[in-house]
Amino acid sequence: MSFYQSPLDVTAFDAKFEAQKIAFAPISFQVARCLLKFGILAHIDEAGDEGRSLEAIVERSQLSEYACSVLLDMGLSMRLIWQNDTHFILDKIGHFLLQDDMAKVNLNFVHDVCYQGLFELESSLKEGKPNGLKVFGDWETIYPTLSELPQQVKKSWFEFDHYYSDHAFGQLLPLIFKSQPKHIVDVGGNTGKWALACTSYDPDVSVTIMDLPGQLKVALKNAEEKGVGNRVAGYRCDLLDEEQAFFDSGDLYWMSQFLDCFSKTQILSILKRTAQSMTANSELCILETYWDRQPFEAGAFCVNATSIYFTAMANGNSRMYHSKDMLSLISQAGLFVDEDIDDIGLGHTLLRCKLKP
Ligand SMILES: C[S@@+](CC[C@H](N)C(=O)[O-])C[C@H]1O[C@@H](n2cnc3c(N)ncnc32)[C@H](O)[C@@H]1O
Repeated sequence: MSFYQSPLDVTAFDAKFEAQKIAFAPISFQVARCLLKFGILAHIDEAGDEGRSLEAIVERSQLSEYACSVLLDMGLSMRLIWQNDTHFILDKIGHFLLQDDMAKVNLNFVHDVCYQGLFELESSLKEGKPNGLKVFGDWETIYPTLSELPQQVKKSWFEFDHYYSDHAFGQLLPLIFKSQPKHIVDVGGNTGKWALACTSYDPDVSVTIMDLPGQLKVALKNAEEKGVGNRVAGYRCDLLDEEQAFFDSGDLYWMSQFLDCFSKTQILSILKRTAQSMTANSELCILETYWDRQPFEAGAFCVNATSIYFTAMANGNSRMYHSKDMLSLISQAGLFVDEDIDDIGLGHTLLRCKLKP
């Protein structure tokens, strides 16, 4: 990790400006979202180097001159756009906000899932509960009720989740099928995307998805629709309940973006139960984004920000981990890491684990 190891090299003058950016960050966020939402950045982009006048922007956006001008002025201050006499021209940051898929997915996730609830971060931190989740319902954690979230919230949640795992799948399939698994157990398999990727990659493999009932219903419907209902099975479970039996005849256990949904104590319990279900020939593959394993500082920023979603919205006690924490839990559960591969997809790490001899 080449970042966070020394003080930031910045003048006091610039640091003071950065502090103001933080103080006004929610305002900047909403302004950027509205500039996108009302099509203003796209309209400016279409004009290229010539740019657009305020009048043209008002006419197209159907907002008042007042509304457009406050957004544009703040857009200048955020360096999304620049001004050439009377015309506004898209600047580089505005370009990426407009064109970069990752920025779009992250922004929608923060707005739809996190924004309102984040007001409760302070109490969530004190109580260890996702108090922000109250904006959607009176639930203890987000997971059992994922499928009941309001439509737009659900859409942004799934797009965020899938964006990161989807980018990793292509690279992962040959790695995973190297060991020729016949039966994969996808723990926390969600809507079945990985199960479907596996069944289309290998015509002989079967997959059992372990998940909560709401997610399993969607996953099994998706498998039926793709014509692989006979090779994708569901195993209903709440992995927080240690009394519930763990699925035990898989030769490859798969946990993708799953263990970050739990506290360290809960992870240890899940890993121990997984280990008890494994044989000397089976393996456990853990795919996660660790903030210390990100190739770039931008990745660590996004991963650490995502931890705060877990604190205020998801369950109040989980997070994106430092890889050392996960390695220690794996060892405590009686497993060892046979292969440790970084830079998969968008900053994922794959840990292939086996039972300690
Ligand atoms: C962040 S999603 C990961 C989805 C998928 N594996 C991927 O890589 O995109 C976490 C999954 O874990 C499941 N999950 C969370 N808590 C659970 C629990 N207590 N028991 C079983 N599954 C749980 C959720 O329902 C969800 O499908």
